[in-house]
Amino acid sequence: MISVEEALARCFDLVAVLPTETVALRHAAERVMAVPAVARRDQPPFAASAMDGYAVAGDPVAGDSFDVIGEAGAGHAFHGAVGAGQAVRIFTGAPVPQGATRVVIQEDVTREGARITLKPDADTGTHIRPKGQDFRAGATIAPRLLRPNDLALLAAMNVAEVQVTRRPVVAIIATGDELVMPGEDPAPDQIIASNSFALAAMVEAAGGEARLLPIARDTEAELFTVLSMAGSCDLIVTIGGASVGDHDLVGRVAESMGLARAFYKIAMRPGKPLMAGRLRGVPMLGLPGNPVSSIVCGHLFLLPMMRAMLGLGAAGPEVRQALLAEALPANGPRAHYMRARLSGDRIAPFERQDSALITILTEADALLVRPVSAPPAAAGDVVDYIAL
Ligand SMILES: Nc1nc2c(c(=O)[nH]1)N[C@H]1C(S)=C(S)[C@@H](COP(=O)(O)OP(=O)(O)OC[C@H]3O[C@@H](n4cnc5c(N)ncnc54)[C@H](O)[C@@H]3O)O[C@H]1N2
Ligand code: MOO
Repeated sequence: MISVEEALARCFDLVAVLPTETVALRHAAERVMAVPAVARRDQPPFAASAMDGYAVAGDPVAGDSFDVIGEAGAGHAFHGAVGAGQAVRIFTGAPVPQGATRVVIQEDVTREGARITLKPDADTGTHIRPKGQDFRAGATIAPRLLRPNDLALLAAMNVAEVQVTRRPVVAIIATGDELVMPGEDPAPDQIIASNSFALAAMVEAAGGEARLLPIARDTEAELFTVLSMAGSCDLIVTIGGASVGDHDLVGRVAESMGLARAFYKIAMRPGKPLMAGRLRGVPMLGLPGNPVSSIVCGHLFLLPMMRAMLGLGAAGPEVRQALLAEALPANGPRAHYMRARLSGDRIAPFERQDSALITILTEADALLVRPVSAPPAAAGDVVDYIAL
């Protein structure tokens, strides 16, 4: 059995950054921008008024009067210059007319007809946003996962289309004679396929496209057929049939189809029978069937592989620290990812850790990580965890 770290490194070796595609800015949210975007203009493209008031020249003082000679609005420049003793009525966002050095806010003047007079104690700020104060033409935004604020910046830069990494298409294949889909009528010895729904949602939340393929029954022929349907995907994820039982056929069938195995079995709990490799050119991750095992392996391996394919780098899940709420015994030869709950800076593992308990998983907000052969831990000890 190899370590979790070694297994993850081999998973990263199986994947490569996907090619890019061009999308309209409107559809770029949560996509990974693959190449730097370049500002096509200054922002603001002109010195702009930050307030509603009057643009004046020089350094006026209380009691000074000006003739209002015109108006500048947002989108409507005043085409002329402001000289001594002159003012231009101006509104927020309007270009500051030539010659003006300051915008006096309208609250600070009295106006009679076309003449304004500066009140005592007027605000002395210029209320002018210099040209290019936000960014200059040619400024670049580095590749990143695009959040809503990034879209505003790209739009302001007049970037209408973005080059993003293609979404990884992930085939999800549940296997087993015992499985039926939610809403179907299970026989007494059957259960409902559940893991696939969590994994598909995880794939989609991470920026991929999940394809739920038909459940493969426990025959070599059916597994062959369903695995063959996944040939055009970027990643094949199977669920179940990974262990040592007579009906655990995934590895055998995949190998008969030419699977180049990267590893099988890791020192991890839950998730020991995890398998990975390359099947006819497509990276493949064989998850154990137990619901918690498959979903935990989804967090530890599937999502990092997807992030690597999206160009977000080859890194495992972020590991954080908390204080153990209660003592724990020594750990055995497999790293234990315990379902746990955080409360302030404390973390408490659930008492029941059976990898079939979906209810506990839904109550957990963290995986408490107990390393291989960790000695007993006391309440208050610092431990690692992965947020769920
Ligand atoms: N003799 C041994 N038996 C087992 C070992 C072992 O080392 N020696 N390992 C155990 C561990 S650990 C795990 S994990 C499981 C993994 O087995 P498989 O990957 O072969 O999974 P299955 O046997 O197909 O299923 C296990 C369990 O999960 C249920 N299942 C499967 N798929 C789904 C699904 N899509 N949705 C919901 N539930 C699913 C299935 O019905 C079984 O109950 O093996 C242990 N055995
Ligand atoms: O390793 Mo299995 O995934 O513990 O239940």
